[in-house]
Amino acid sequence: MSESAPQRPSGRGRFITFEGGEGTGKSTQIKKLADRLKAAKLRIRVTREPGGSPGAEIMRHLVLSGMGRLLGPEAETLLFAAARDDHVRTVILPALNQGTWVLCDRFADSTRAYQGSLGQVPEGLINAMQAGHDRRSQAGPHHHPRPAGRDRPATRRRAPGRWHAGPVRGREAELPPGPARGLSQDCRGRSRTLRADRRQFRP
Ligand SMILES: Nc1ncnc2c1ncn2[C@@H]1O[C@H](COP(=O)(O)OP(=O)(O)O)[C@@H](O)[C@H]1O
Ligand SMILES: Cc1cn([C@H]2C[C@H](O)[C@@H](COP(=O)(O)OP(=O)(O)O)O2)c(=O)[nH]c1=O
Repeated sequence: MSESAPQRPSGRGRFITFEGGEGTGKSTQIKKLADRLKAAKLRIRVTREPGGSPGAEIMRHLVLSGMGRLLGPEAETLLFAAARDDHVRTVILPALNQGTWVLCDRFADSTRAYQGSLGQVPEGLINAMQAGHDRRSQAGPHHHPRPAGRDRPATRRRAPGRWHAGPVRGREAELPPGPARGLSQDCRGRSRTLRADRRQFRP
């Protein structure tokens, strides 16, 4: 993060998402950045996923209750999509259109890591879901280039009995190919991401 104060944007606000495994310091860094932006006289809105709007908070209870596990990873991904749609339409876009900077605790990269990389939901479904949000936001596409060799055919099946990722609060340590690793691999080589090492980004 730059040490100089951010410039006041003209027109639209900026959308900044914080991604990482559980307890990696996302909320801590959001608070720090929010304080800096407020000091620079920028309007900010802090929000989170799943949730962030009244409708999406109801969906949050559903997905974090483990209901997604009963339905299966594809259906669970659609629950996340429905929650995100409400959040984007009713909170994020109106704020950005008013020039507010939006800081969001988790967003689309969590879906790619938890449902995509871990749950093995076909990339095509996740891309289609993201394309819908991009279309509605008219903010230009969110680019999600994937490192070479990580693309999967949409038809690939999960091995029987394979662990279904989903929202797994408190269980990341049990997982060999953890979501945090998926997130960190996913962000490599992307110009839109900044990788933050918690040793450098203290509370
Ligand atoms: N850079 C850091 N180094 C060490 N501990 C940290 C760091 N950032 C946050 N913490 C601590 O780790 C815990 C989880 O941080 P939190 O910001 O709530 O994570 P998250 O929002 O990703 O779940 C908190 O107790 C916090 O004080
Ligand atoms: C946004 C999102 C979250 N999740 C998961 C990640 C977390 O396990 C859970 C959200 O829990 P939460 O308590 O908000 O996260 P954290 O512990 O990092 O503060 O939902 C998905 O599986 N897919 C998604 O698209």
